[in-house]
Amino acid sequence: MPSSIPPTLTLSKGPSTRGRGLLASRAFAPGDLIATFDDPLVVIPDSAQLPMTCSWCLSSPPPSPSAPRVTVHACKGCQTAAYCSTACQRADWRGVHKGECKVLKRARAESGLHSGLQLPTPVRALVRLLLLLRRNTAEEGTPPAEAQAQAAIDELQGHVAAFRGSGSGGSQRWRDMELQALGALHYMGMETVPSSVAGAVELLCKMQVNSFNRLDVDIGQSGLFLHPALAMVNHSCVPNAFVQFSGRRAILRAYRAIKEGEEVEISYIECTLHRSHRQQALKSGYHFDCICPRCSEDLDVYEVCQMYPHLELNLFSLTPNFEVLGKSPAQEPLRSNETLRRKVEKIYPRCSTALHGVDVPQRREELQRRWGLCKPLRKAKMFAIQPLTQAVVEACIYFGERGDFAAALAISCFVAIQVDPYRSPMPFDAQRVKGLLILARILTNTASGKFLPPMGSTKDAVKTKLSDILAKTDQLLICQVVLALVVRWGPSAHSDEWQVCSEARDLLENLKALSGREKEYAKVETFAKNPSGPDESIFFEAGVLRPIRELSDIALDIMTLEFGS
Ligand SMILES: C[S@@+](CC[C@H](N)C(=O)[O-])C[C@H]1O[C@@H](n2cnc3c(N)ncnc32)[C@H](O)[C@@H]1O
Repeated sequence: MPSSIPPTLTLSKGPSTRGRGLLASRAFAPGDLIATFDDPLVVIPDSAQLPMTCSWCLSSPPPSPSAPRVTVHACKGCQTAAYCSTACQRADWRGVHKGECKVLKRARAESGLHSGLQLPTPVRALVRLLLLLRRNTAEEGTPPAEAQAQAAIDELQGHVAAFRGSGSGGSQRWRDMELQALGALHYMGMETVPSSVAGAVELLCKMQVNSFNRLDVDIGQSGLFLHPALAMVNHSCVPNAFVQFSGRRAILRAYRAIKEGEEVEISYIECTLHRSHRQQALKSGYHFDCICPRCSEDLDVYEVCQMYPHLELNLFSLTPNFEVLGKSPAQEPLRSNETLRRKVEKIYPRCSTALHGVDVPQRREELQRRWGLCKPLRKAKMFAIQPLTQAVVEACIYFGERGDFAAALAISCFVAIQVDPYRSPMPFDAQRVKGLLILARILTNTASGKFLPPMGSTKDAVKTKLSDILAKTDQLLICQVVLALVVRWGPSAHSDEWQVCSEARDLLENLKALSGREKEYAKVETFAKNPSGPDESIFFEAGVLRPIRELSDIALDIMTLEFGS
């Protein structure tokens, strides 16, 4: 039985097609902490992140200049793993780095490359797991906790036969895993006889099915996290819970109310993708066919948003008229428009590559292409449907990188009210909260007035209109309200220690320290305490929502001007 199931959860072993699962031992409200999972079997940064991430506490360079700096130093032995402190280095050494160091050193030496060979993430994870298991069998009187870990690995679902696939050589995926297994065994100096390769491939299958990608797009960090108790949670594309990562810990929270005895379900994948892409990802990575309501009825994000309970939590958000979220802005659901649905299926793969690291002119060219491809979705007003959503988010980044913060602000407002609430109906959704922090960061730039396009000096009516709105808007006031929303919802999105929360708190303090604005700040504080009060609602509507709507309304003109109609 998987070790250390937290008391707030119960392991179900029911005769279900989905195997074991986790049931809530008590009721949870939306945003409640269900459990934390410490001491994972494996937690590592992605290979690409190794040089700048502490291999023990997983700290990495901060996303913003105001966050505390993290400096890491490479291990003198392998020169591959890096640490932010001696304490972290010692802890990892006592863990498995003592053995791993030799393996990484050997990989480096054998590669003959000056910069050394960076073992792929699954190979490093496998090395760590094998070292852990070898240590268990090598040590006499294995400590009970580690013996339990061994037992837990034995019991993990691996879908080995399904990964192997049919045919003599097995599937391409299987052959890749065999190569990864051979690599790990070779660098560990272990035998590569068929039985040990088979054992190592089985571990790779188990890692694929049961580990999490501890992805944090905000700080560009990702990695692998394997915890046998957390691995018991099953999937739904309409999840009632979600997982966040903080250092070596995973945090499981309720997304909506969960009753005592109800199964806790998270989404293993990006659940706003189209059905065929979700199903393919679930089939190839986890070997099951999802029959959740989103899949069985092929609901689009707008329809799913309508069926989520607790939309009223949006009262304290930039979409306080939560009844609007209960209606789709599109004339008909995507599934009823067969032509559009087929077009979307076709364009999605042509728009899905990441634009990180792409320079500004190239980004513009690529966005023009995507904007053109997404025309049918634009016409149908389906901005929360991929790949249009991603194009809009990328457009905001593009204008920010170009230093056109006024345009970035308008698009960020558009995302905050026309896109994010539909794809993430809860105001404490991490993606939404991060979007608000980005909006506040942009406002700190535009509020100074330095970044406004010069009024009247351009023939472009859209830019003049944008300047007009900004000139008559109290941007600092909006910034403070938006930060108050981040501070309110951030802890339920992740934790109190989340970098997004601390940055928002710091920015709020800086704004408070500005003199001459005491009256405005008092109003914001009163509003934050009682958002539905009559005076507070008027203040919110006139001072915040109206200008945000006006900015959002011209975002489309800005994007059309830049990327084509
Ligand atoms: C991380 S494990 C979850 C625990 C698993 N049920 C077990 O008993 O070990 C992932 C596996 O659980 C099963 N699973 C998870 N969610 C499912 C779902 N919604 N429908 C069917 N099977 C599911 C699949 O076999 C999948 O590969």
